[in-house]
Amino acid sequence: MTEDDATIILPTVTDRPAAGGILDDSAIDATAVFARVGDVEDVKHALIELDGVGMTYPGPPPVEALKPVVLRVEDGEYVAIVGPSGSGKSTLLNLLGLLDAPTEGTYWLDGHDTSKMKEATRTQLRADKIGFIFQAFHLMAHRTATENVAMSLVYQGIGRRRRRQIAREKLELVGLGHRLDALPTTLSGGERQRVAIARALAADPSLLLCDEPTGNLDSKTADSIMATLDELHAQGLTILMITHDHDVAERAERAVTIRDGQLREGNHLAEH
Ligand SMILES: Nc1ncnc2c1ncn2[C@@H]1O[C@H](COP(=O)(O)OP(=O)(O)OP(=O)(O)O)[C@@H](O)[C@H]1O
Repeated sequence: MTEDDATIILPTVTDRPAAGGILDDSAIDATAVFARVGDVEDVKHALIELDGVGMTYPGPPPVEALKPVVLRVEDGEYVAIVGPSGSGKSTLLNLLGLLDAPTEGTYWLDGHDTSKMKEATRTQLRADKIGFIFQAFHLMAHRTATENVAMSLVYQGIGRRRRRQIAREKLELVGLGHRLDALPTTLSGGERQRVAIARALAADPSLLLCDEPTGNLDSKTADSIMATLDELHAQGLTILMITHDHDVAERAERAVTIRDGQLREGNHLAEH
Protein backbone atom coordinates (compact mmCIF):
# COMPACT_ATOMS: atom_id res chain seq x y z
CA MET A 1 0.00 0.00 0.00
CA THR A 2 1.35 3.43 -0.87
CA GLU A 3 1.22 6.35 1.54
CA ASP A 4 -1.44 7.94 -0.67
CA ASP A 5 -3.61 4.86 -0.54
CA ALA A 6 -3.28 4.86 3.22
CA THR A 7 -4.89 8.27 3.52
CA ILE A 8 -8.24 7.05 2.26
CA ILE A 9 -8.33 3.84 4.24
CA LEU A 10 -10.37 4.20 7.38
CA PRO A 11 -9.00 3.11 10.71
CA THR A 12 -10.44 -0.05 12.11
CA VAL A 13 -12.73 0.16 15.07
CA THR A 14 -9.75 -0.36 17.39
CA ASP A 15 -8.02 2.84 16.31
CA ARG A 16 -10.95 5.19 15.88
CA PRO A 17 -10.20 8.35 17.86
CA ALA A 18 -12.27 9.35 20.83
CA ALA A 19 -13.56 12.39 18.99
CA GLY A 20 -15.62 15.04 20.75
CA GLY A 21 -19.38 14.79 20.95
CA ILE A 22 -19.69 11.06 20.40
CA LEU A 23 -23.35 10.22 20.18
CA ASP A 24 -23.95 6.50 19.97
CA ASP A 25 -23.15 3.28 21.76
CA SER A 26 -20.99 1.74 19.05
CA ALA A 27 -18.67 4.74 19.18
CA ILE A 28 -18.37 4.44 22.95
CA ASP A 29 -17.47 0.76 22.55
CA ALA A 30 -14.89 1.67 19.94
CA THR A 31 -13.39 4.21 22.31
CA ALA A 32 -13.15 1.59 25.03
CA VAL A 33 -11.27 -0.81 22.74
CA PHE A 34 -9.12 2.03 21.57
CA ALA A 35 -8.20 3.03 25.10
CA ARG A 36 -6.97 -0.53 25.70
CA VAL A 37 -4.52 -0.38 22.82
CA GLY A 38 -3.05 2.67 24.51
CA ASP A 39 -2.13 4.60 21.38
CA VAL A 40 -4.15 7.77 21.84
CA GLU A 41 -1.34 10.21 21.07
CA ASP A 42 -0.76 8.84 17.56
CA VAL A 43 -4.29 9.21 16.26
CA LYS A 44 -5.29 12.43 14.57
CA HIS A 45 -8.80 13.76 14.79
CA ALA A 46 -10.51 13.40 11.43
CA LEU A 47 -13.07 16.00 10.45
CA ILE A 48 -14.68 13.66 7.91
CA GLU A 49 -14.81 9.89 7.96
CA LEU A 50 -16.91 7.97 5.47
CA ASP A 51 -17.10 4.33 6.48
CA GLY A 52 -18.62 2.25 3.68
CA VAL A 53 -20.91 5.10 2.68
CA GLY A 54 -23.05 4.35 -0.36
CA MET A 55 -26.06 5.84 -2.07
CA THR A 56 -28.60 4.02 -4.19
CA TYR A 57 -31.46 6.11 -5.55
CA PRO A 58 -34.65 4.06 -5.32
CA GLY A 59 -35.78 4.57 -8.92
CA PRO A 60 -37.30 2.58 -10.50
CA PRO A 61 -34.94 1.42 -11.65
CA PRO A 62 -32.58 1.80 -8.67
CA VAL A 63 -29.34 3.68 -9.44
CA GLU A 64 -26.23 2.96 -7.38
CA ALA A 65 -24.75 6.48 -7.68
CA LEU A 66 -22.15 5.97 -4.96
CA LYS A 67 -20.63 2.56 -4.28
CA PRO A 68 -19.66 2.00 -0.62
CA VAL A 69 -16.63 4.29 -0.17
CA VAL A 70 -14.14 5.12 2.53
CA LEU A 71 -12.70 8.60 2.87
CA ARG A 72 -10.89 10.35 5.67
CA VAL A 73 -10.27 14.09 5.67
CA GLU A 74 -8.27 15.59 8.49
CA ASP A 75 -8.87 18.98 10.07
CA GLY A 76 -7.12 21.63 7.97
CA GLU A 77 -6.86 19.65 4.74
CA TYR A 78 -7.74 21.05 1.30
CA VAL A 79 -9.16 18.25 -0.83
CA ALA A 80 -10.57 18.27 -4.35
CA ILE A 81 -12.97 15.53 -5.42
CA VAL A 82 -12.59 15.45 -9.19
CA GLY A 83 -14.68 13.47 -11.63
CA PRO A 84 -16.47 13.58 -14.98
CA SER A 85 -20.17 14.24 -15.50
CA GLY A 86 -22.39 11.61 -13.93
CA SER A 87 -19.59 10.15 -11.77
CA GLY A 88 -21.41 10.84 -8.50
CA LYS A 89 -19.97 14.23 -7.45
CA SER A 90 -23.30 15.87 -6.57
CA THR A 91 -24.42 12.73 -4.79
CA LEU A 92 -21.25 12.79 -2.67
CA LEU A 93 -21.53 16.54 -2.03
CA ASN A 94 -25.13 16.18 -0.86
CA LEU A 95 -24.08 13.44 1.55
CA LEU A 96 -21.04 15.31 2.87
CA GLY A 97 -23.15 18.46 3.26
CA LEU A 98 -25.80 16.56 5.25
CA LEU A 99 -28.34 17.50 2.60
CA ASP A 100 -29.05 13.84 1.99
CA ALA A 101 -28.58 10.66 4.04
CA PRO A 102 -26.68 7.63 2.67
CA THR A 103 -28.51 4.39 2.03
CA GLU A 104 -25.59 2.50 3.62
CA GLY A 105 -22.53 3.09 5.78
CA THR A 106 -21.62 5.64 8.41
CA TYR A 107 -20.64 9.27 7.99
CA TRP A 108 -18.73 10.74 10.91
CA LEU A 109 -18.50 14.53 10.92
CA ASP A 110 -16.22 16.01 13.54
CA GLY A 111 -16.74 12.93 15.69
CA HIS A 112 -20.52 12.82 15.29
CA ASP A 113 -22.13 9.74 13.78
CA THR A 114 -24.57 11.51 11.46
CA SER A 115 -26.26 8.35 10.19
CA LYS A 116 -28.43 7.85 13.26
CA MET A 117 -29.36 11.50 13.70
CA LYS A 118 -32.83 12.92 13.54
CA GLU A 119 -33.37 15.44 10.75
CA ALA A 120 -33.45 18.43 13.13
CA THR A 121 -30.11 17.43 14.67
CA ARG A 122 -28.55 17.02 11.22
CA THR A 123 -29.84 20.45 10.22
CA GLN A 124 -28.33 22.03 13.32
CA LEU A 125 -25.02 20.21 12.79
CA ARG A 126 -24.99 21.39 9.17
CA ALA A 127 -25.58 25.00 10.23
CA ASP A 128 -22.86 24.81 12.89
CA LYS A 129 -20.18 22.97 10.94
CA ILE A 130 -20.57 23.48 7.19
CA GLY A 131 -20.38 26.47 4.88
CA PHE A 132 -21.41 26.02 1.23
CA ILE A 133 -20.28 27.72 -1.96
CA PHE A 134 -21.99 26.88 -5.24
CA GLN A 135 -21.28 27.60 -8.88
CA ALA A 136 -24.38 29.83 -9.04
CA PHE A 137 -23.90 32.23 -6.19
CA HIS A 138 -27.50 32.07 -4.89
CA LEU A 139 -27.54 35.61 -3.51
CA MET A 140 -30.71 37.52 -2.69
CA ALA A 141 -30.94 40.10 -5.46
CA HIS A 142 -32.65 42.85 -3.46
CA ARG A 143 -30.40 42.62 -0.41
CA THR A 144 -27.03 44.29 -0.01
CA ALA A 145 -23.82 42.31 0.36
CA THR A 146 -23.92 42.87 4.12
CA GLU A 147 -27.58 41.78 4.35
CA ASN A 148 -26.90 38.65 2.28
CA VAL A 149 -24.21 37.57 4.71
CA ALA A 150 -25.99 38.72 7.88
CA MET A 151 -29.25 36.94 7.01
CA SER A 152 -27.49 33.58 6.99
CA LEU A 153 -27.08 34.03 10.75
CA VAL A 154 -30.75 34.65 11.56
CA TYR A 155 -31.29 31.05 12.70
CA GLN A 156 -28.13 31.02 14.80
CA GLY A 157 -29.80 33.08 17.51
CA ILE A 158 -27.46 36.04 16.99
CA GLY A 159 -28.83 39.58 17.42
CA ARG A 160 -29.20 41.95 14.47
CA ARG A 161 -26.36 44.32 15.35
CA ARG A 162 -23.91 41.46 15.91
CA ARG A 163 -25.03 39.76 12.67
CA ARG A 164 -24.21 42.90 10.70
CA GLN A 165 -20.86 43.24 12.48
CA ILE A 166 -19.91 39.64 11.60
CA ALA A 167 -21.07 40.20 8.00
CA ARG A 168 -18.83 43.25 7.66
CA GLU A 169 -15.86 41.36 9.12
CA LYS A 170 -16.31 38.43 6.74
CA LEU A 171 -16.76 40.70 3.71
CA GLU A 172 -13.57 42.52 4.67
CA LEU A 173 -11.81 39.15 5.02
CA VAL A 174 -12.63 38.27 1.40
CA GLY A 175 -11.63 41.72 0.09
CA LEU A 176 -15.06 43.31 -0.22
CA GLY A 177 -14.83 45.86 2.59
CA HIS A 178 -15.40 48.61 0.03
CA ARG A 179 -18.69 47.15 -1.32
CA LEU A 180 -20.59 46.43 1.89
CA ASP A 181 -23.79 48.14 0.76
CA ALA A 182 -23.72 47.03 -2.87
CA LEU A 183 -26.58 45.03 -4.37
CA PRO A 184 -25.54 41.79 -6.12
CA THR A 185 -26.67 43.17 -9.50
CA THR A 186 -24.01 45.88 -9.21
CA LEU A 187 -21.23 43.40 -8.43
CA SER A 188 -19.04 41.44 -10.84
CA GLY A 189 -19.21 37.64 -10.93
CA GLY A 190 -16.05 37.35 -8.86
CA GLU A 191 -17.37 39.85 -6.31
CA ARG A 192 -20.66 37.94 -6.07
CA GLN A 193 -18.76 34.76 -5.38
CA ARG A 194 -16.82 36.61 -2.67
CA VAL A 195 -20.11 37.60 -1.02
CA ALA A 196 -21.10 33.92 -1.18
CA ILE A 197 -17.77 32.96 0.43
CA ALA A 198 -18.29 35.55 3.18
CA ARG A 199 -21.79 34.14 3.75
CA ALA A 200 -20.38 30.59 3.93
CA LEU A 201 -17.85 31.75 6.54
CA ALA A 202 -20.34 33.73 8.65
CA ALA A 203 -20.99 30.99 11.21
CA ASP A 204 -17.29 30.03 11.43
CA PRO A 205 -17.74 26.57 9.91
CA SER A 206 -15.30 23.70 10.40
CA LEU A 207 -15.70 22.72 6.75
CA LEU A 208 -16.10 24.75 3.56
CA LEU A 209 -17.84 22.65 0.88
CA CYS A 210 -17.40 24.10 -2.60
CA ASP A 211 -19.33 22.90 -5.64
CA GLU A 212 -17.59 24.05 -8.84
CA PRO A 213 -16.93 27.46 -7.25
CA THR A 214 -15.29 28.91 -10.37
CA GLY A 215 -17.62 27.34 -12.94
CA ASN A 216 -19.32 30.66 -13.80
CA LEU A 217 -16.17 32.77 -13.85
CA ASP A 218 -13.60 33.74 -16.48
CA SER A 219 -10.13 32.31 -15.91
CA LYS A 220 -8.59 35.44 -14.35
CA THR A 221 -11.46 35.89 -11.90
CA ALA A 222 -11.44 32.16 -11.20
CA ASP A 223 -7.76 32.46 -10.34
CA SER A 224 -8.40 35.20 -7.79
CA ILE A 225 -11.19 33.17 -6.16
CA MET A 226 -8.88 30.17 -5.97
CA ALA A 227 -6.23 32.42 -4.38
CA THR A 228 -8.78 33.46 -1.75
CA LEU A 229 -9.51 29.79 -1.03
CA ASP A 230 -5.75 29.20 -0.73
CA GLU A 231 -5.54 31.99 1.87
CA LEU A 232 -8.47 30.60 3.85
CA HIS A 233 -6.83 27.20 3.80
CA ALA A 234 -3.54 28.74 4.98
CA GLN A 235 -5.49 30.21 7.90
CA GLY A 236 -6.52 26.68 8.90
CA LEU A 237 -9.91 26.19 7.22
CA THR A 238 -10.72 22.69 5.95
CA ILE A 239 -11.85 22.88 2.33
CA LEU A 240 -13.47 20.18 0.23
CA MET A 241 -14.07 21.09 -3.38
CA ILE A 242 -16.10 19.18 -5.96
CA THR A 243 -15.03 19.80 -9.54
CA HIS A 244 -14.96 18.30 -13.01
CA ASP A 245 -11.94 20.49 -13.84
CA HIS A 246 -8.54 18.80 -13.75
CA ASP A 247 -6.67 22.12 -13.37
CA VAL A 248 -8.88 23.39 -10.54
CA ALA A 249 -8.31 20.09 -8.73
CA GLU A 250 -4.54 20.55 -9.13
CA ARG A 251 -4.76 23.67 -6.94
CA ALA A 252 -5.86 21.62 -3.94
CA GLU A 253 -3.40 20.04 -1.55
CA ARG A 254 -4.84 16.60 -2.26
CA ALA A 255 -7.07 15.22 -4.99
CA VAL A 256 -9.38 12.22 -4.95
CA THR A 257 -10.91 11.01 -8.22
CA ILE A 258 -14.51 9.86 -8.40
CA ARG A 259 -15.53 7.68 -11.32
CA ASP A 260 -18.64 5.50 -11.59
CA GLY A 261 -19.38 6.19 -7.93
CA GLN A 262 -16.00 4.94 -6.72
CA LEU A 263 -13.17 6.93 -5.10
CA ARG A 264 -9.48 6.66 -5.90
CA GLU A 265 -6.73 8.72 -4.28
CA GLY A 266 -5.03 11.17 -6.68
CA ASN A 267 -6.08 13.21 -9.71
CA HIS A 268 -6.73 10.64 -12.44
CA LEU A 269 -9.19 12.67 -14.48
CA ALA A 270 -6.90 12.92 -17.48
CA GLU A 271 -6.72 9.12 -17.76
CA HIS A 272 -9.17 7.38 -20.20
N1 LIG B 1 -32.41 11.52 -7.80
C1 LIG B 1 -31.86 10.62 -8.58
N2 LIG B 1 -32.50 9.50 -8.94
C2 LIG B 1 -31.94 8.57 -9.74
N3 LIG B 1 -30.69 8.66 -10.23
C3 LIG B 1 -29.98 9.76 -9.92
C4 LIG B 1 -30.52 10.80 -9.08
N4 LIG B 1 -29.57 11.76 -8.95
C5 LIG B 1 -28.51 11.35 -9.66
N5 LIG B 1 -28.74 10.16 -10.22
C6 LIG B 1 -27.81 9.36 -11.05
O1 LIG B 1 -26.66 9.09 -10.24
C7 LIG B 1 -25.47 9.16 -11.00
C8 LIG B 1 -24.54 10.22 -10.39
O2 LIG B 1 -25.15 11.49 -10.52
P1 LIG B 1 -24.50 12.83 -9.92
O3 LIG B 1 -25.48 13.93 -10.17
O4 LIG B 1 -24.09 12.58 -8.53
O5 LIG B 1 -23.21 13.00 -10.85
P2 LIG B 1 -22.26 14.27 -11.07
O6 LIG B 1 -20.87 13.75 -11.08
O7 LIG B 1 -22.59 15.32 -10.07
O8 LIG B 1 -22.67 14.77 -12.52
P3 LIG B 1 -22.59 16.25 -13.17
O9 LIG B 1 -21.14 16.67 -13.13
O10 LIG B 1 -23.08 16.04 -14.57
O11 LIG B 1 -23.49 17.16 -12.35
C9 LIG B 1 -25.90 9.49 -12.42
O12 LIG B 1 -25.98 8.27 -13.14
C10 LIG B 1 -27.27 10.10 -12.25
O13 LIG B 1 -28.08 9.88 -13.39
